[in-house]
Amino acid sequence: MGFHTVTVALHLTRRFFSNSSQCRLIHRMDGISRVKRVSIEGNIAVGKSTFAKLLQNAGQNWEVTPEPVSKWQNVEEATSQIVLSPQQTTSNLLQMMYQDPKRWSYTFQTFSCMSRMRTQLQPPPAKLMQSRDTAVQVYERSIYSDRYIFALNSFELGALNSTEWAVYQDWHSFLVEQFGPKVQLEGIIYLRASPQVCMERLGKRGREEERGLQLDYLDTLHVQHENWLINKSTKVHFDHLKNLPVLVLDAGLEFEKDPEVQARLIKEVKIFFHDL
Ligand SMILES: Nc1ncnc2c1ncn2[C@@H]1O[C@H](COP(=O)(O)OP(=O)(O)OP(=O)(O)O)[C@@H](O)[C@H]1O
Ligand SMILES: Nc1nc(=O)c2ncn([C@H]3C[C@H](O)[C@@H](CO)O3)c2[nH]1
Repeated sequence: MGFHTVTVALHLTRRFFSNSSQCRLIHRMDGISRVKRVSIEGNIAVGKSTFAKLLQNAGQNWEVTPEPVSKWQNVEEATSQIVLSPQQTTSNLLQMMYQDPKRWSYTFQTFSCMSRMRTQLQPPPAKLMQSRDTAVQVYERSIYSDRYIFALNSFELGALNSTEWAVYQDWHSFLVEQFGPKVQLEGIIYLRASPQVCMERLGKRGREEERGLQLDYLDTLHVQHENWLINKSTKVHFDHLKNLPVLVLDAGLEFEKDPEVQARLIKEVKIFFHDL
């Protein structure tokens, strides 16, 4: 059967199979589904971006998409097609959320989740689709950490009230179910380090918006990561998340300038990707 015949067959089959498990079967047969999707998760400043760059340089068949922080720091530019004049001010939603969490957390979570949803819905680059080896699309965080780490934490800390939390969960579940396999992951890399280490790195990085962040906040986020990815005690609402493979890496190691540690980590990642 030629390529064209396969494409036509897939197209026709898609028209007849509309429920999500049938769709997943069909989706797995085309080019997109051969590309594995993995998110890097971890506490603030644990080193996700640093590790992501390491991955990007290590694997020809790996593509890393960074977290869209600059969009959150500059809402108007991220959402409009026109270039703003120098007189027009822009909103830094990240800063607004940290300065007044009760007022801005719900707005922040809608915007962060929407930007992550867009990222996860983008088709993989052609080089990954054409790859013969294990091709992997890596995301820095995901629509799942948006909910099961940050939004949940904000609710537990009182920054989201119960109405906002209920509304967030309702549209989050609806969208994940509607998009189905298109937003599913095949694995997670959890960069794990103590909140104290993250606090030191956060200070070293010196991002303006995070100046007021306290160790207590990183402690709460650490517990959320541990509950979701290690203890598995967080209640998740999507079947595919329940048995998702998780690679736990010791991010407390000073890998940034140590090629030996880097090589060891990359080797672990390669095995993990291969087995997905
Ligand atoms: N393994 C490491 N050892 C020592 N320093 C590190 C390590 N990884 C990252 N750093 C440093 O820690 C700081 C934070 O790293 P990075 O920006 O990669 O964190 P992040 O997890 O992406 O942060 P965020 O949660 O805000 O997205 C940076 O200054 C970086 O140089
Ligand atoms: N409240 C909240 N919800 C999120 O979904 C979320 N995702 C990231 N962040 C914060 C952490 C870093 O300061 C900075 C960059 O990761 O943005 C978030 N904060």
